[in-house]
Amino acid sequence: MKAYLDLVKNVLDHGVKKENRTGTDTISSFAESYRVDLQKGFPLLTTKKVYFRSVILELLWYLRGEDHIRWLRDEKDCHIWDDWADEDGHVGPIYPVMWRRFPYFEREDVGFEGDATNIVKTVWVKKEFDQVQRAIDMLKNNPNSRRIVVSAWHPGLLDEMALPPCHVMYIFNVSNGKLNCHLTQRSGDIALGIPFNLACYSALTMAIANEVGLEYGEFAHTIVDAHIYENHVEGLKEQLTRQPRPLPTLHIADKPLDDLQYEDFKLENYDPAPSIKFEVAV
Ligand SMILES: Nc1nc(=O)c2c([nH]1)NC[C@@H]1CN(c3ccc(C(=O)N[C@@H](CCC(=O)O)C(=O)O)cc3)CN21
Ligand SMILES: O=c1ccn([C@H]2C[C@H](O)[C@@H](COP(=O)(O)O)O2)c(=O)[nH]1
Repeated sequence: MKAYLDLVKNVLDHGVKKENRTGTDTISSFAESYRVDLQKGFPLLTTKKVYFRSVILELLWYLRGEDHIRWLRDEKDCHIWDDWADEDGHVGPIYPVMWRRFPYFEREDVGFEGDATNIVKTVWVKKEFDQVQRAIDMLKNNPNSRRIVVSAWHPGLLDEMALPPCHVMYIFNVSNGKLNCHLTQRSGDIALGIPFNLACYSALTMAIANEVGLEYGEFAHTIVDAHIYENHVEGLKEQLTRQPRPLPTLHIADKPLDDLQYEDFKLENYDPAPSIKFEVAV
């Protein structure tokens, strides 16, 4: 995938050295962006093996709305989020909760029966909002809307989260009967996180396009702090020497989003170069 290799090159060529909370310095570049056409194949890197199973399980986990990783870690034996969870598997109200159960308050006016003064008291009742379902409903009923936004950023809950959301907001956009998705990411680990994020949101966009009856459009990604950890430079330079191969194809079963399981995602013709081991900075 040329778009990814160009991103790696840009960060290596124009990035600056930065210290950060993990103790492993990065080469970092401000506001990198790229886009891929989902009709030209499924954007899973071919210059190294990307663990497709983990990508899809992470997506299905986001859609479950839970504040723990027990399904991902214990039932599905996928360990990419283990380092951020406590012993019970709790990670706090991160993506799954924000996507499916975004907490908010709704106003309720309570009257007092028999009260001659007719005083009405306002109470604020805690509710949960399913942003993904709202996006699907809007794509069905009002596809030209420019307000089809899902946000994972909740300033009041950041301290409860194992990690403040990196992919903070995505917006769906319909043009010419095609579903596009733009993702804004505040912080992106080019070697480890970005290949997962790119494939995860592409699969999400395709699954939602199926459900709402739209063609596949583009996935576009803006990464505000796009960085390469110093211990990832060699592995990425190795990838730059590798020739991209034809992209695989992804077929997703024609089911409502919430019924999808891993077996419903069929990847065909994926023939990547060998995997490259990158250490994750915690
Ligand atoms: N520094 C850092 N980078 C990230 O990409 C990242 C975080 N932290 N914290 C939260 C999540 C967890 N993510 C992760 C964590 C681990 C892998 C990883 O180890 N990937 C390996 C193997 C995957 C597997 O065995 O399934 C890889 O080769 O891609 C990928 C993404 C992405 N995020
Ligand atoms: O989906 C994800 C999740 C995390 N990352 C990376 C980006 C950073 O390297 C770390 C988070 O550290 P912060 O100090 O909170 O920015 O995780 C990613 O690329 N994709």
